[in-house]
Amino acid sequence: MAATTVEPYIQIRRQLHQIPEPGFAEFKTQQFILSYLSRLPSRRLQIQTWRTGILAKIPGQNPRRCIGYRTDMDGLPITEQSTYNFRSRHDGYMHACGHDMHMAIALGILTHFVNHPIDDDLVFIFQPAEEGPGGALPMLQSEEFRAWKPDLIFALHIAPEYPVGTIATRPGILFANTSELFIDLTGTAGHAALPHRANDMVIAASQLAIQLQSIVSRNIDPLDSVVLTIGKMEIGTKQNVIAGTGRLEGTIRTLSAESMQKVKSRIEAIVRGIELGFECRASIDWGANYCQVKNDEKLTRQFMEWINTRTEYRLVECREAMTGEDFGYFLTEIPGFMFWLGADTPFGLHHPQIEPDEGAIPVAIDTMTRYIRSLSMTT
Ligand SMILES: CC(=O)N[C@@H](CCC[C@H](N)C(=O)O)C(=O)O
Repeated sequence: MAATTVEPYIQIRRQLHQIPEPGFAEFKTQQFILSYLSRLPSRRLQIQTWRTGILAKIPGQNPRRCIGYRTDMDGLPITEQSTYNFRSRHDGYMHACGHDMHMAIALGILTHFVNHPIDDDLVFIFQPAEEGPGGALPMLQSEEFRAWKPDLIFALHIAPEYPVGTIATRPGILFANTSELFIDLTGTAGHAALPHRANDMVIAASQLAIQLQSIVSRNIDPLDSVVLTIGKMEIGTKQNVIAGTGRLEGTIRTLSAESMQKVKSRIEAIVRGIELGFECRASIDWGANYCQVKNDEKLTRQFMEWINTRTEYRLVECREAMTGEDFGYFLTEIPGFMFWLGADTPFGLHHPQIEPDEGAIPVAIDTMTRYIRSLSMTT
């Protein structure tokens, strides 16, 4: 793809990078995309909005089916520490998971097909709230989506660990099942010098965090993969006050629904033990749960073969990742796949210094425009 063609999408990515928003609050992002779409030839494009998301359809010239392409839209509650001169203008929020790249790529693919239509219908899905609480499932169930439900669906995610020009995927499970985890503890606050008259939740929460780590090491088959991470603990107000309440926040990742059930029942048992042992009250909230991302075997194999034989890009058949993605819900009803797109940055996803290589944008636009066109030419 010529540099002049790609430049607008790099600029779009930079503009979107400056306005990261939480899930279901992507108001400016939605307006930005709608405003971009309004400048494209309207006779080639139909638009529906769904909450803060957008569905954009390009009717085909002789449609036999509808091909879907999905991007996520939301940012993360992370304070940006990149070296960019186009850093986030929303304090405490950052596109640290590449959704700005994903949206720019989607607009690049969409614009290509508005200008060069194919036989099949195309629907572009701009989905809110991937990081939470999860936009895919309610969007999939919405009337708006049902009206334009595609027959095939594709998506990508940037991958910091691969060089630009790499496409990594696998047939079957690509990403894990996920469940958020919120545990609230309630004891009795008091004076730091009088611990016998209080019930200290710093000690209870610390014990709980440690005991939870025994689940993966002692209750799960070592050949199965499970992650339980506590990413945040909120306890206490001052160094000489005993904390009467505490909150742990985390996430569970498993490669099977059975392991997820097992982990949850072990968490419940350990939390009951903390209640008894520390004479406190506890409540558990499982937050947002995502099903695994399970790529269609046949389509994914064909895509991998196509990358190898028809493009100059490097294909990696990767292992499963314990990341989650609510794109998995679309794949429960529609055959398709997701792939990793090499974006070569030393900082991982969700890191405040992540700076994905924008060279990944033309790679993705080129790959998906050619791949979708090749699909439309086959029966
Ligand atoms: C690709 C990626 O990083 N996805 C997120 C999905 C969030 C899942 C959910 N909110 C949770 O934290 O359990 C991830 O953290 O893997």
